[in-house]
Amino acid sequence: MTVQGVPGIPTAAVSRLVTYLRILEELERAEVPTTSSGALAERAQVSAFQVRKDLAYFGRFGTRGMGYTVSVLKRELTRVLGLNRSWSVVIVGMGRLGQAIAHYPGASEYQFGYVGLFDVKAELIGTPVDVPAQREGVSGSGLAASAQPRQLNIQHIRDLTAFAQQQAAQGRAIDMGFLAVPPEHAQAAAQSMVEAGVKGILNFAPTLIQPAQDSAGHERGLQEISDEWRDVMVENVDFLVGMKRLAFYMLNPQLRDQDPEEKA
Ligand SMILES: NC(=O)c1ccc[n+]([C@@H]2O[C@H](COP(=O)([O-])OP(=O)(O)OC[C@H]3O[C@@H](n4cnc5c(N)ncnc54)[C@H](O)[C@@H]3O)[C@@H](O)[C@H]2O)c1
Repeated sequence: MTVQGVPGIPTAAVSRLVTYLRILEELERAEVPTTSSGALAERAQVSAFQVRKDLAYFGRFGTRGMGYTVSVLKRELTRVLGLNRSWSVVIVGMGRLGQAIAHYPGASEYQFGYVGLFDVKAELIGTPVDVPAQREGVSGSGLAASAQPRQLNIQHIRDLTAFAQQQAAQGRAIDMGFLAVPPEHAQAAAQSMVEAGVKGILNFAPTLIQPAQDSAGHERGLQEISDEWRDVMVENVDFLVGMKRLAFYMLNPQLRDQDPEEKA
């Protein structure tokens, strides 16, 4: 599979960039000034060739024989991954997972800021939830100091479109939504997000999102749907996939493959 819009870049390479960035952050914290493809490879458990190949998709970052300056490569990967800008995020589904995500401070380290929380349960609507502050601006040396933590009141999903319009009018259009509803409601909730103009959905529900119905469950004309869903990106996240893969490889260690690209 390749990255949409940029032919020839495997999505696995993008996942590895995220790993390289995490390693660079660790190196920076340890005040290590320079690194090499070999050192990055060892920590990322891939080959040095793989590291060089992944980085080469996005530009020339190092000096031959000299390796990489940690702060420069970190800054460049942050930019390539789009983490040097702020992203406005809504969470749809404020049950166990939605609440856990909302409280987790990790996302805000990269300027993913929660702007709205949505659910359908009457007892949840209006409930205040503490969310981490969104960090503003990334300097060459790292992230600027964060603002104070904030509280958001959970809103009803039917108010998402009006909320999105309000946000857009203030120049803070909603960029992405985290979908944490039961699988049987995921399609309708995703449709509500798309109707509100959300262009990126991180889907935690163990079901495939298919653009086929409106949020009230009515079948719709193909044209109407394809217009709304044009440019919508859906990423599926499922830790159970990881558990099942782990179980399989623990039972069949000899079948653990090398990444075919790595051999290339
Ligand atoms: N990807 C993962 O690794 C992972 C991990 C845990 C759970 N999950 C999945 O995440 C989802 C949520 O799990 P949970 O344990 O938090 O469930 P939960 O039942 O505790 O919470 C789900 C919430 O979604 C709300 N909801 C239902 N329909 C809605 C709609 N149309 N719009 C807005 N909100 C709506 C419910 O009122 C409820 O508050 C499930 O699909 C679960 O399978 C995924």
